[in-house]
Amino acid sequence: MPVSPNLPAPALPQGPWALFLDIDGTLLEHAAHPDAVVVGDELRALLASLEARLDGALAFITGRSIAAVDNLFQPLRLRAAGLYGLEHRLARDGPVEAAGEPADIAALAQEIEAELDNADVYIERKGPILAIHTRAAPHLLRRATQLVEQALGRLPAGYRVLAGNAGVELMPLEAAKGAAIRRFMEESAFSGRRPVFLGDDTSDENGFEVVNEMDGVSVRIKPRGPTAARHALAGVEEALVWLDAANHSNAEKSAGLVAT
Ligand SMILES: O=P(O)(O)OC[C@H]1O[C@H](O[C@H]2O[C@H](CO)[C@@H](O)[C@H](O)[C@H]2O)[C@H](O)[C@@H](O)[C@@H]1O
Repeated sequence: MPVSPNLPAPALPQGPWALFLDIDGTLLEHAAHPDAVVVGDELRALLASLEARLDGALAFITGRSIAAVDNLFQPLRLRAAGLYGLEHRLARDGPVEAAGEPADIAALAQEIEAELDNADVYIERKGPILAIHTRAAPHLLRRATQLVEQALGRLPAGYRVLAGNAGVELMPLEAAKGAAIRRFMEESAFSGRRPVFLGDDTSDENGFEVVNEMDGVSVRIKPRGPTAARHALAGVEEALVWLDAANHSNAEKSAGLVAT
């Protein structure tokens, strides 16, 4: 069911495919605070089943750290790119690889916290990334954005400000979901498959562009404006229904592309 006259819902994948999943706003409904999201057993079971069906070609591509993701989805543990690709876990039971030494932005976080001085603003410290969440205090989003933009000038070169979902994040330039997807596609579990990426946010746009370049399937959840994605689904519930249908589809087998 198309959510916009311009963006159709994605068809169920044909042939071998690989699945890349954003988390917040795609698999999980947004909550007032990052720790307040709820992962149900049904979602864990769906992801585990998809992972088995795809012979491991499934990875989270998220702005959360991999430690935070493991904590949310435990006992389920999947391949993942965390912190927008600054961290990778390429094999499900493998180590987490982190890029470079994080710049110390703790002092900056303290300053911004003091300046905003509002209990409803949550400053999430993610090592090299700082997220300012204003979901519970939307009137402070503009001020928070000004503060991180001013802070840019005092950080080492190579940082940028990204508007998030009800907040703003300060992050290194190399933090990009598209690069993380490319990295996974070089892995044997993924290579030769068609990438499918579901995301809902500004930070997912770069992932959509890369997936489009690879002739993959880009799906924006609940689009609110222009997007590079070629498909859309109306919300989290619709995304989960689509994933469930893809999990039960026999299109790959009937196309004779996957050994039975
Ligand atoms: O790339 P994602 O998996 O979508 O992660 C993006 C950010 O998600 C989290 O923040 C967002 O979700 C929170 C829970 O719904 C919400 O309270 C917040 O307003 C959203 O911005 C997470 O806390 C961030 O670290 C991620 O970067």
